[in-house]
Amino acid sequence: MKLVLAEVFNSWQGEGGSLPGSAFGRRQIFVRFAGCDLRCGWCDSREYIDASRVSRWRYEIEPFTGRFEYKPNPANLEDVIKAILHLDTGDIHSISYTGGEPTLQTRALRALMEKMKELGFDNFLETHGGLPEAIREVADITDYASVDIKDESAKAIKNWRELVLREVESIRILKDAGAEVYAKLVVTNETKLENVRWYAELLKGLAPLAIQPKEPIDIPMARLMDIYRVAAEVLGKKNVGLSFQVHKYLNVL
Ligand SMILES: C[S@@+](CC[C@H](N)C(=O)[O-])C[C@H]1O[C@@H](n2cnc3c(N)ncnc32)[C@H](O)[C@@H]1O
Ligand SMILES: Nc1nc2[nH]cc(C(=O)O)c2c(=O)[nH]1
Ligand code: SF4
Ligand SMILES: [Mg+2]
Repeated sequence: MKLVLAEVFNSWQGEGGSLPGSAFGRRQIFVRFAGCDLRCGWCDSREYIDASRVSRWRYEIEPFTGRFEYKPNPANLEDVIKAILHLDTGDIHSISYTGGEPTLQTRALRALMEKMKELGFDNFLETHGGLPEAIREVADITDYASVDIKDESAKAIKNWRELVLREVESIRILKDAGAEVYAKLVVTNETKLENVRWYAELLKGLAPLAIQPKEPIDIPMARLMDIYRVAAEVLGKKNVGLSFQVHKYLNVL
């Protein structure tokens, strides 16, 4: 089994804030897949979104050191498992599958998740959720999922409304399969309150919402609170929270 990967490293989860389903502050081994079908204007992993340009993957040689060695893509599943196990510090909450978009490599993702479960790890899926058919293939072995709702201002795709509906469907599939799921909305200075209200209506009774300002932050804090209030009015006070990309402030991976 082959995978097109970007990197494997050991860090703590820097996103998600304090909502149920979030693994914020938990130690994880991150497996970043190469390749994405969306093009968010603010993507911080854009060097990995064209898989054909990711000729090699890197793996941390000692946990949490940021020291890497490289192997050519596509990666062998066995080599990836070896790299992950070498980073097992004994305090790992879960394995984070991110990207790029991990669900684009559905079969390889499933094979890796199955292997990690067999080895006693929980699976944490970080996804744009735009591919519910792919989500269906991995939902039963997903323990936690952070599913993005792509705001209009991300300009991720032409038909943004349809994307949002697919993301909500993915959340439903994951939840029905028993995963702990939260939705994550990256907001910018251009985010419209009417759109926030729409996302919240779609998520009501389904999943809590983490509101994460785009980094570097340019949205005024008062505006962030307006977005928060609108989401809380619809979803309920306990079902909304802020999320900041704390790893970026602390200069860790
Ligand atoms: C790089 S993405 C990979 C997973 C998947 N493709 C997705 O978008 O959910 C991981 C997370 O980082 C967030 N992210 C990426 N760039 C960001 C930025 N500049 N500011 C804030 N969040 C960002 C995404 O919204 C997503 O929640
Ligand atoms: N520390 C840390 N936390 C993260 N949470 C989500 C990440 C991602 O890029 O998916 C990420 C990441 O790259 N590093
Ligand atoms: S979906 Fe994720 S990986 Fe793809 S462009 Fe958007 S933030 Fe980047
Ligand atoms: Mg990141």
